[in-house]
Amino acid sequence: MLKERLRRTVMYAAGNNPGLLQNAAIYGADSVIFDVEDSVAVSEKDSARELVYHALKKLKFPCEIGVRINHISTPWGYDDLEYLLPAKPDYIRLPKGESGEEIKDIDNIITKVEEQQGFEPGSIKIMVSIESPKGLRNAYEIASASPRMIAIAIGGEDFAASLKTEKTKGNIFTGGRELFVARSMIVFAAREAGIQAIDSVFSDLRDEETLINEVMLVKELGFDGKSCVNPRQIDLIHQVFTPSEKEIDYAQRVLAVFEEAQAKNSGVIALNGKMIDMPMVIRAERVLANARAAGVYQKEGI
Ligand SMILES: CC(C)(COP(=O)(O)OP(=O)(O)OC[C@H]1O[C@@H](n2cnc3c(N)ncnc32)[C@H](O)[C@@H]1OP(=O)(O)O)[C@@H](O)C(=O)NCCC(=O)NCCSC(=O)C[C@@](O)(CC(=O)O)C(=O)O
Ligand SMILES: [Mg+2]
Repeated sequence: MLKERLRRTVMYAAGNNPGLLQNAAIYGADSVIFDVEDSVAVSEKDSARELVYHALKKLKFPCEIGVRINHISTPWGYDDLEYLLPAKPDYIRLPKGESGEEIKDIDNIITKVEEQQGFEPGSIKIMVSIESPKGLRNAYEIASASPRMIAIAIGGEDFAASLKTEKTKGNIFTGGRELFVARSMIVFAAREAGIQAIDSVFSDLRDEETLINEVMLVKELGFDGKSCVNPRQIDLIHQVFTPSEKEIDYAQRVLAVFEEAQAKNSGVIALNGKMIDMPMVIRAERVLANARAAGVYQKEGI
């Protein structure tokens, strides 16, 4: 069984657009974020907050729904929490996270609201976007600041802006070099804290080929999923993060030969001329758990 919920795609919907809020969850994303931060103009912050509150209270959704609040250092952050937590989002996405203290502060506020509202303690989770060098330096502190933490993400556009460069497109050879170190460090912090790592959005909706290359790169780096901005990006991202038939077949064979080896009291065996030992077994188990969670593999055990 996969310990965490599958989050191959985490799709944003602007909080001031009622049509997007109503439909965002029907396109098959694993997770959806109603945004009251950067997709909402300052003049619309109050009305977006109200729309998101009513959407959460009145609509039923087929996937988990998070809310991206404004940072708590802005004039709107604490009001976002006070107004939106009673509508019980599945999680709060804090943008531009920079320290563990911020997460502890938010955790305490959530705890009080859960008590007041009679929600199950610990049921509202936290996901944090790292969007600056300071946030990156404190990535592990942030990732481990609360048992509510489910994932850290990179906000690539803001991160590149804070480096005084731009987010380029493509893989490590053709672009995307400016985020390479930050992406890896975010995966390291997430893994050390035992939570998920989510990559940034890809803004060019027409360029499907480069999107797929970018998803292949971040999957290789260890990310569990990717933020996105448009329904037509969902299947392309899922295609890369969902184990293929070939990967499933190989994982099954790895587990089968390893079982054989263990029956012979050995911790190592060859499959098609390649050594198979414990790290390959762990990877194979993860491939099958992901495949089961994605609904493309039903068998329990091997
Ligand atoms: C980009 C565009 C305007 C294009 O619109 P278009 O209308 O041209 O798109 P079309 O494809 O024509 O739409 C076809 C049909 O799908 C519907 N539809 C489209 N998008 C939908 C959606 N998201 N949810 C539900 N429904 C959707 C649409 O309503 C239509 O429905 P219908 O009319 O019924 O046919 C639109 O997608 C959109 O607004 N995206 C969300 C933008 C957003 O939230 N940005 C903030 C988060 S990033 C950020 O902040 C950076 C970051 O912080 C990130 C990090 O932290 O990772 C960092 O620093 O990097
Ligand atoms: Mg951002």
